Amino acid sequence: MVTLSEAYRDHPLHLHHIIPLDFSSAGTLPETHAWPELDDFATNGCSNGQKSIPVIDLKDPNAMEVIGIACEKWGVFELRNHEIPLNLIEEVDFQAKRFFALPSQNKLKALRSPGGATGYGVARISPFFSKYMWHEGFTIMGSPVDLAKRIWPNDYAPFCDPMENYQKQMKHLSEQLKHLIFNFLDISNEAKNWVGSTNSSGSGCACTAIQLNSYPSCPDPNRAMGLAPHTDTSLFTILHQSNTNGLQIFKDEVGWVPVNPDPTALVVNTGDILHIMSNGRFRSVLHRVMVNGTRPRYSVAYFYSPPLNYVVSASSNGVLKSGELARFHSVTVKEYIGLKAKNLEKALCLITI
Ligand SMILES: O=C(O)CCC(=O)C(=O)O
Ligand SMILES: [Fe+2]
Repeated sequence: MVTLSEAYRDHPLHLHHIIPLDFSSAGTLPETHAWPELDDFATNGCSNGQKSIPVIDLKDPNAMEVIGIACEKWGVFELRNHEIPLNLIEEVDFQAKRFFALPSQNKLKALRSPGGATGYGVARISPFFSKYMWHEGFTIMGSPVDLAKRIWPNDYAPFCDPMENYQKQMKHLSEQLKHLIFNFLDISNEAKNWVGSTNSSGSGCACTAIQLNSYPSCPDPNRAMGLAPHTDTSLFTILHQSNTNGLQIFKDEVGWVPVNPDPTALVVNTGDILHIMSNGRFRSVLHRVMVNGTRPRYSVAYFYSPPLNYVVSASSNGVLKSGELARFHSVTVKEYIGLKAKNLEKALCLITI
């Protein structure tokens, strides 16, 4: 099976694009982390009119329709009644905070390797920006045991068990959402099951990852950036944000819109692979994270994508209406991840027909 680590192995990073700042000892904002010319909304934090993202109840009998419309108009929605146990979400949050609270030299024991995909490090988008972000992350794919053992050699289960359980629950929820979204788009059953993505028989397993994000409180928040504007590579992302503001999405003709946290809800956003599979109808949503001067912020992102050797293509999945042409060249998930790792937001343009 092709693994995500393989997809990243061809794009190794320099260590200065992996090792986060030791935020606990940073009394002032270093120039390396000071962003010039942040827009007014970033620095004043004012709310942009009354705009807020759609809120959807997964048990709504019209869930398919309202989710489809939300993806098309916003690329993001808040999901309620998602059935992920709140005590599991709280435990994952607690374990994430416990990890990020460790002294820097302990966290570095789980540092992501230059060609690796998992472990502790700065955001993968970091090399595309001249300034560093006020952020540290921890990426998990499958079992986190090997990484966690480096930090807690004899006591890794309290960290690993909830992370593994969360991945199982998120996978189940993602499959439900995939069915609703693909039904809305009239995408075929073959595509729903990623048929064609395995070497032998049957269909391959989705490619998934958890990203724990930490944005420490910042000595000069008006000049710092938590996570620079980006789109996710995934089909879609399911995000849990604890109770601190900071996430914003970009909406055409409106500008940056805050996504206010509700710790009992989840936020779902569209990614590039859904953009390609829907032939541009569900555009991947641009988003960013701002930091603040008093409270650290934490979030847990779950990225859900087709198997790495799945061919992403609008021409063969039933999405095109009669006479409509595919707007993107077909690519495997692995190829697209490679394009994104090398070109960031230009990746979609590079496969545009
Ligand atoms: O922290 C957040 O709210 C967003 C995180 C995010 O965009 C990401 O991990 O890709
Ligand atoms: Fe993101």
